Amino acid sequence: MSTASGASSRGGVDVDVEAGDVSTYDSMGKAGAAALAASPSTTSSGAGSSKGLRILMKDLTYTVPSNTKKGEVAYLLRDVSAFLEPGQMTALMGPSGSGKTTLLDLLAGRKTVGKTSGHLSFGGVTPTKQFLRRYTGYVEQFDTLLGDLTVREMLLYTAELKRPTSEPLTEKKEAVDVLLKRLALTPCADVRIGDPLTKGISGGQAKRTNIGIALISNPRVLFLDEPTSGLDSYTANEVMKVVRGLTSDGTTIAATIHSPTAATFALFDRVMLLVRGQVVYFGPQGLPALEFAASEWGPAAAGTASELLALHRAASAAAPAIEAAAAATAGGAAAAAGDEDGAKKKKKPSASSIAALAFNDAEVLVEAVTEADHRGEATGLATAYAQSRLAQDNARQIELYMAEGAAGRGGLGGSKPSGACRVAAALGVSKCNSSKGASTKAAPEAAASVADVEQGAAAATATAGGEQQLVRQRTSSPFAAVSSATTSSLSVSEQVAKELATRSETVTPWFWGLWTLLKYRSSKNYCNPGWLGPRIADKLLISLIILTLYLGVGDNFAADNLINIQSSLFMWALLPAFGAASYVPAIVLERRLFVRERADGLYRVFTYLAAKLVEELVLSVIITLIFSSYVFYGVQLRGDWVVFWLVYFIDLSVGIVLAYLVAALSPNMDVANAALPGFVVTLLFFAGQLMTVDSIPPWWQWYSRIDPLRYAWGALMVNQFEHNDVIFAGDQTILQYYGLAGADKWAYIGYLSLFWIVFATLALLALTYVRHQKR
Ligand SMILES: Nc1ncnc2c1ncn2[C@@H]1O[C@H](COP(=O)(O)OP(=O)(O)OP(=O)(O)O)[C@@H](O)[C@H]1O
Repeated sequence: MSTASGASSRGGVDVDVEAGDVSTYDSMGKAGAAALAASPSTTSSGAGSSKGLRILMKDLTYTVPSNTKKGEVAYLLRDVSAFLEPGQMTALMGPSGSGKTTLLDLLAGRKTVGKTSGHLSFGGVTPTKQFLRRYTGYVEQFDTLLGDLTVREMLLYTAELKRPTSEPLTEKKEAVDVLLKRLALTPCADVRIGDPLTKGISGGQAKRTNIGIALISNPRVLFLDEPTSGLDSYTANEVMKVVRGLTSDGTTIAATIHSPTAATFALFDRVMLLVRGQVVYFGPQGLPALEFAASEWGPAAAGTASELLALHRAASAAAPAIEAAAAATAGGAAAAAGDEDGAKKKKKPSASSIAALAFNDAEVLVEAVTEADHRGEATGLATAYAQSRLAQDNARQIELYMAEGAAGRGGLGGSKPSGACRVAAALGVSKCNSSKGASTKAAPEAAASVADVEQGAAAATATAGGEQQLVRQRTSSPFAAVSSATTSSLSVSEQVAKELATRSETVTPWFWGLWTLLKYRSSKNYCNPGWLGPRIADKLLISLIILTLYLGVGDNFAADNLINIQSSLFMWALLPAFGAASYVPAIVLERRLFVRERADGLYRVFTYLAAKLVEELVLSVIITLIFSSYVFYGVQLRGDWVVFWLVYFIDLSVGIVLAYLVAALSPNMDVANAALPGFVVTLLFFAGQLMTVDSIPPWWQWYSRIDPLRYAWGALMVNQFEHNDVIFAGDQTILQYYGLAGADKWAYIGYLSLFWIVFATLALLALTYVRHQKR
């Protein structure tokens, strides 16, 4: 691919993942988890300890007003009970529309509509929205990146906003380098991300950049929505290997995933299968899942599952033979060609990878439940699961964890578990608690099963090498096995407790956020003709028209010239209001990015708005100084140039915040494009120029008073005529005629500034509270 190869030559790294340089990429992958876990830069992140948190769900139900049956509610999730363990990766699977993304959004606190009931806790505590923003990572299905930044800049920008300000920039850069390497993004690190019109990095690289954004703050919990969508199977597997590597430091990971390859699926510890918002299986992935399907689901689905189980066994049995044959063939061919290195390298395929080619249990599980769903058996499967031993074991486990949480040990156990408990936890039977009193009280049935635990512990000790498959067969439930990673994550530190109680939305203070937004985003905008053009071109054009049309008429107070002077001033006041349209896209077209970055806890709404305003106002000061100079002196207007410039500048600033307000209120560009000019036209009628203020009917007088154009044009008129208030109509001077006699131009400038404050405040409120993206 052009971007990748271009990057290779620039970066000096001979790897092109998209082109499939397996060996180099593999070596990165191996270094990966250890590198990030050990990296001082990452461990010094705001997350403090890198341990994850257990997520507990009990009878989690989520409803929204139905859009198919008016007045009714739709159950998008129904009685979902499960636990996501630290150091484990759980796959959320099921047919399309089964509720996977809904569940992920709910866990990540990203639902903006609907009602939720049931229990949800992180580390035994109900998480605050602020905690979810700051300490969890979420990789959205669709990429939301800043097209003007390079991949490296995008990650550094996020690092500057999501890692503590106390961390030096060099350490943040190191963390970015580690991530770039782990995600095999080094070759394209300095390639511009691009947008649909100007192609930059590839889709796979964009997906990995998104994953990097979620990882840069070393989150305790990582949610991924379809992380492999749009990736080829090789890259998908490599990306998921990197994600899997994070479990080594205890990160809790949940990912929705469609049709993973067998190799990718094997990276997961557990699977939650959902159908129509209901759990039909929650347990280990692989053989146990198939065994469960074959024995527990209704006859039709079980039939399919049984066939698949047989296939799985056949594939597993054939794997060593296939591997031997493959190795012999590949090695032989390479040796025959005199390529000894090649002969060695080609002996790489493992039994599991060859077997994976023959059988993909993820696909067949989803296929089985999809077929069952099409036959209308979704509820039957959910009931079968609910009545199964597995579901009861899971329920007991949840009770136990909840009891731990209630006893104040944060849901991960407060003290070190005994050896037997650790083994039991590793086996997933886990009916053991570091505080038996608490667990017995809350979950008597769990305490009653200690014998099972002891049995499991003894079995595990006997295996001494962690041969869990064998051990599982000897424990009470073959389906509740969990990885041993769980055992190391059994305490909630003070740091975690502090994080869970956090009330602050962002890691960095607002002024840091403001500086970072200006540093990375505004600096790029100032060099972007596509951004500068619409902001300068219209003002340049109209100011040149005013200059050339009214050249030298400003000091001619002859009766027949007064109308020219006052109309040139009116156009000067009007220009920024119409030009405001150029500022709408900055808000509307960036909405998805803004929503994502807000949800990620990168900045507050105030910071975002402040950065936008500073960016616009700095440019506005420069261009208004230039344009107002040649117009004022070219037209030879009277009064103070400073007032002429100041009115133009404040007027333009009012136009900008008005545009932001309209953009924040409008669901899309079409609405904004219609609303803004429509509103501006209404201002024309009441500014006092087309119809004098005195002539405006009493029932419209109020509108005249809240018309910013009236004050902008009024200040310009007073500035021009206060010392030359000549007769204009009858015996009335021009200022008397327009109701401006005795008006104070500085007071008018003050009123104009008030509009800026009001519109800016309303824009802030609209950006904060008006949600167009409902999910
Ligand atoms: N207001 C509503 N009324 C009725 N059904 C709704 C409403 N909102 C969402 N749904 C349904 O909720 C389901 C959950 O969607 P969700 O995106 O969570 O599914 P998914 O499993 O992630 O699907 P996919 O794999 O296709 O992304 C969908 O079937 C959708 O049609």
